[in-house]
Amino acid sequence: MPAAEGRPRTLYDKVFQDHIVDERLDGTILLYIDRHLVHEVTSPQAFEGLKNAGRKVRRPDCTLATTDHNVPTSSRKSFKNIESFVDEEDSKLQCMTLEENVKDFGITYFGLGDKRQGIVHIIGPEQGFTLPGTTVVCGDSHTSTHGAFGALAFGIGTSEVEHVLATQTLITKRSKNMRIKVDGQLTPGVSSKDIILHAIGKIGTAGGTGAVIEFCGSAIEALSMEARMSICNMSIEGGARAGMIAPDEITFEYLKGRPLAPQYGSDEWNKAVAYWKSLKSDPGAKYDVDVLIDAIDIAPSVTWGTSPEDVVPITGTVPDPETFATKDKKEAGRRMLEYMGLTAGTPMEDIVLDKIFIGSCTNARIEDLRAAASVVKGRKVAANIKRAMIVPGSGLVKDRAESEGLDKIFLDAGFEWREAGCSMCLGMNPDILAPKERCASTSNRNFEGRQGAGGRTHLVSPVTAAACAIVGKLTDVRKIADQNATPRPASPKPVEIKAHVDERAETDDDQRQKIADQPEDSVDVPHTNTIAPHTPKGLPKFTICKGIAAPLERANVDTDAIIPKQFLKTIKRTGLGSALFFSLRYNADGSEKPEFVLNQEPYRKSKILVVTGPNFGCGSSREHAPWALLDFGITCVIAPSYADIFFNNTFKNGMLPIAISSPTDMETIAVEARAGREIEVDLPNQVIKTADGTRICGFDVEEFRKHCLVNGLDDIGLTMQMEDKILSFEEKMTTQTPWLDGRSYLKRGRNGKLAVKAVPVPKTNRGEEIKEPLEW
Ligand SMILES: CC(C)[C@H](C(=O)O)[C@@H](O)C(=O)O
Ligand code: SF4
Repeated sequence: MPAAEGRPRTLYDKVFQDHIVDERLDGTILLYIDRHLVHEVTSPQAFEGLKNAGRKVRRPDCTLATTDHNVPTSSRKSFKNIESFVDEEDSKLQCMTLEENVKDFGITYFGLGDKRQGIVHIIGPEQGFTLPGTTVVCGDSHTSTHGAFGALAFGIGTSEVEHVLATQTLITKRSKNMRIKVDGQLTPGVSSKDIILHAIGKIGTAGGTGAVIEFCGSAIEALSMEARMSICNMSIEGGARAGMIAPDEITFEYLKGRPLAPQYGSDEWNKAVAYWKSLKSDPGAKYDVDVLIDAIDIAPSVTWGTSPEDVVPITGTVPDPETFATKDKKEAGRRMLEYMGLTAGTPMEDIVLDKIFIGSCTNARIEDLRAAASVVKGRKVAANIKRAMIVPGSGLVKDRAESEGLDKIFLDAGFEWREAGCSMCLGMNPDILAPKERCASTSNRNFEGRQGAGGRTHLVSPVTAAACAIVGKLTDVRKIADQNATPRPASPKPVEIKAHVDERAETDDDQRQKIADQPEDSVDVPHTNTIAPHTPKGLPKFTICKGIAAPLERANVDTDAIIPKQFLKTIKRTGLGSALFFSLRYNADGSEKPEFVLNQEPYRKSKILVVTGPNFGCGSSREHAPWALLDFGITCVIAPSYADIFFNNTFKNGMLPIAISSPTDMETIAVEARAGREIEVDLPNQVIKTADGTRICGFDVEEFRKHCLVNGLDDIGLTMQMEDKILSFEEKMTTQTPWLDGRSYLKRGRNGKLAVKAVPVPKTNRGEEIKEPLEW
């Protein structure tokens, strides 16, 4: 896996190696984190943990926060503060909690009154916060986006957010190297979104598990930074830990003049560029997995099912599950068609749509809006489309688009022109689909219920979404737009950073909002705020777990299915058990589905979950998934394989995920579970037994993780004991890569004020004084 000293190294090997603070014999690594992005959904419990333990944020200067998932995208003309602006109580509480935390911990924050607010993965690159060769994390799976700069960027769970806030490091291990090489020239109408959809269709949603994917080849090199970001963004949908692209002149050009990048032309800039130029894979570097794609084979692509791997060319038809390879796949395919309301053999272009969503961290940048506008210009949204929304990725993207007149093009055509946020990508705010509504969406996930309970999502590129809006059906953009809709290689000039503004664009979409149907996800959200808070005392020890094991006969179970978005609004870690597997477990009227395993005896008391299909816990990084399992009473999961972030998150909560690669062993365990018999998981001896003590099989677990579980250890406390090593790493960093110290940005004095003043902490955690106020 890792390249030994002196051997040719990949881009990933280089960036990873440069950030190692400490390495244990079992391969556990303490990795330094250069950049930490924070949003309101996955941070409250982390800050609460810090407060309970009396810990500080180690590097407020390397941390940037915004609010994006919960925020309404309606007009902000009369915006005064979050409290009066956000109606929904849980969303309001989550946003206000973030505002409180950024003040308490001195973190720079772009709130709704600031044009720099936007989707966390849009604002990082936009500000130059994301830089080549850095390690970037966020409590969000699409952190992979930032890999487009040659950064090692990946999503983490909330416990890891707390770990990074407290120590600026992360406990991790090396990933495998995977390469996806796309050579040749894209044909007209094909954009970077189609490249990544095509690639995921080829490798599958678990294809990148345990690996970091390097995207390369002439087709990738020709892309703009924004197009590259769309590709890396969706690496997580291919199961990868991260996606990376080697930085080049296009990258450097994009970074020039960005407020948080080293100042263009300065010594620091020149030094940084010299380093960035070394960030490419050495000739002869070895990859564990190699995938080759010819650009000519990529058509405008679209998903037909409920997993991002269910991809066909727009000219294709809905596949027939009866032709799928295995019994499980046939069954899953039938279920998907039923959910999607589709019949095998239907031409994709015959599928009639209800809504269009152009937005999300995948496709809400200025080039995406320009490309969509070029298709829409002079045309009208089809009469059958109930709602067509454009949601810019940030306030600055919105401003820029307005200065180019794009808003007018969209409004004239009948689109809504909204304010920045995640919006209908996952519908934590009021923008959602009603049951059975069908949407062409430029977002990244088509899971069941993703855009609203019962909603049906087809993932497409911005130009395809625009064409779909005009025709009212899934449409081949090449039929209605004669120009080459591929985003151009040239990156836009850096957006102008303006001072704090409260007044928003003039577009009055309030009226539109009234007439547009705004269904609610009808759920009874468990009240979680009365339950005891998480304390830093450590975790319950995990030694032997004996109990009923519930069989779950599914593959690719995503964390949206384990715990849907409406339950992510809690600011606590507890109380989610009743919402576990919500839509699989309950009917729309709240009654139980008797056929679901956890609604049956003896499985209501299960302590172990036995999942027969691979890739359990894929998709979002939400730690709410293990919290929900734990709250239900499940402390151990046994499955053939897991998605990386979910796997990490379980350990952080004192749970044990066991991967069983032998199908025979897996089946023996499943037989016990189906029979409703108890099984025993013995962690110290690493063995699984039947109720009467007969050995079924052994299992692997990393030494350090086992040690923490068996002893109930709080790994933040352990890491803090490595203070000397962290400090000397930081000293080296300040000397060798001074542009990574956030403090040096502050010294240069930035324009623009913070909407929420995050200035009361005059010292970094290292005890160094910050003389200038936190204004970039
Ligand atoms: C809320 C967050 C945990 C989640 C993620 O990690 O991806 C969200 O952004 C999503 O897209 O589902
Ligand atoms: S995937 Fe959607 S919800 Fe998640 S960060 Fe991106 S825009 Fe937001």
